[in-house]
Amino acid sequence: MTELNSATSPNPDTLKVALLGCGNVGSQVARILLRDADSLAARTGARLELIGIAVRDLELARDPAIPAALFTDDARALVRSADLVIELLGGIEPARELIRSALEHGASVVSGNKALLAAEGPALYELADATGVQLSYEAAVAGAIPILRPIRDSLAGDKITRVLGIVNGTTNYILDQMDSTGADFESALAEAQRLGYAEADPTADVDGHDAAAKAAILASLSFHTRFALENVHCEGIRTISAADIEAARASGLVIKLLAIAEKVELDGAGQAGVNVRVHPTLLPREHPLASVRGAFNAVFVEAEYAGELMFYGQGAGGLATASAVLGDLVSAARRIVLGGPGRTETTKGSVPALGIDAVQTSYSIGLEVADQPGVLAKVAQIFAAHGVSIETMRQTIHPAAEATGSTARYAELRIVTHRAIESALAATVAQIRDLDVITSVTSVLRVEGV
Ligand SMILES: NC(=O)c1ccc[n+]([C@@H]2O[C@H](COP(=O)([O-])OP(=O)(O)OC[C@H]3O[C@@H](n4cnc5c(N)ncnc54)[C@H](O)[C@@H]3O)[C@@H](O)[C@H]2O)c1
Ligand SMILES: N[C@@H](CCO)C(=O)O
Ligand code: NA
Repeated sequence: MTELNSATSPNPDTLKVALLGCGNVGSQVARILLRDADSLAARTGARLELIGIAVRDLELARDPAIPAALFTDDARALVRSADLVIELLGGIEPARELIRSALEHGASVVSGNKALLAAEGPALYELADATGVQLSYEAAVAGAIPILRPIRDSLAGDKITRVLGIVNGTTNYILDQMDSTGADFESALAEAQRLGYAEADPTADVDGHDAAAKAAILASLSFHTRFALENVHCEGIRTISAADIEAARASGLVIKLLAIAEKVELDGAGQAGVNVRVHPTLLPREHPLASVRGAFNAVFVEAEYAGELMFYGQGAGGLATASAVLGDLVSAARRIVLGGPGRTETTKGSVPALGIDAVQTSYSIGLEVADQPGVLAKVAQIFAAHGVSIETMRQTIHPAAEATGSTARYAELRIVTHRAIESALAATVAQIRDLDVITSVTSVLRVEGV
């Protein structure tokens, strides 16, 4: 291994590629780099020579299609010899330290590590800018789907106003199973784990943290300002019941876990901010995102000039995600071949991050109430007091719940509001909870896309 980067010489014939990690995605990237070397060279203008693959355990049996001589357990030395470094380790350390080392040595970096980029992205982009190299991460959001490059490059002359994304395959699979087969949450999750979509510990998927990391990245590129993970309001799907799914279906809606980044106009002053959030969302069944089934991902973008755009495909899977990694690699390599500095991130704006209280949305509220005169009037009064207008209200009367010894009939109410400020909607629900005639608030879901 030589210490000099070939990228420092003009018009290099060969660029040295270091691969960090040989798991689901890394092993597929290695196979493609070896198998498609000629066609990749033709597209790049230089050969992409895989000089080594950093792994943790050299003794482990590996894919026979990958020459054993490529494996090393010295990731640091490998990084120092490369023109291009592909980080597919996952986690924060040593991924951060190795990426920093690569950027400091003048190597461009491709990563699929959304957790690291959402947490540490700004510092890493600055380092890449300072050393004039590229840091690309298309695989980090919605796997194989080309979404970051279209937002950053193709829409550079437009103004994005809203991004709605299904960016976590596991939760989309669970919600889709609950909707299409009537499965409950636990059995749908078990099936997602059996099929290998969910993480061994599926908390990051189910509680929305994986989608939140992707939302922060999407928002930063869409609104040219760096949004951190702590700017993302995050709710997962654990509380979604079979009854919620059924009620949604009865109203022509479907529940999806959405990552949303949207421009919010602030009243009066003519100023705008951006809200970034992840939560289960009711969508009309005719909305383009409603038809995204199974573990697929899709990102719906609204831009001032382009109008509505939809990007759809596989958000996970080793081979599919490798496609995004290779795309970034060839792009970074071409830039080296052509010369010139790396692409500067355009996320240095200063649009304020707004909390969820400022957004306009509508609520679908499920209530169990006593079946007695005056209940609806009391509920309606609270909506009116908060300036929240009711769009629809459905009532189902249930017989007395004999199992609990109760003799009183009770009613189930489903109320959908018109769009209103979140803070007013939340205050309405809080006050309704305290009403003596309310047995329980069974669900509160936001409705979008109407
Ligand atoms: N799998 C997907 O569908 C998918 C989709 C999009 C993004 N990603 C991202 O791509 C990255 C890789 O994902 P994956 O599914 O291939 O994960 P993986 O767990 O299958 O592979 C990671 C590999 O890195 C190795 N590793 C970890 N620390 C190491 C170290 N210090 N030195 C050497 N090797 C080390 C592990 O042993 C493992 O083999 C992650 O950041 C993930 O979030 C994955
Ligand atoms: N666990 C993630 C993998 C892709 O980032 C998902 O389910 O979408
Ligand atoms: Na992508």
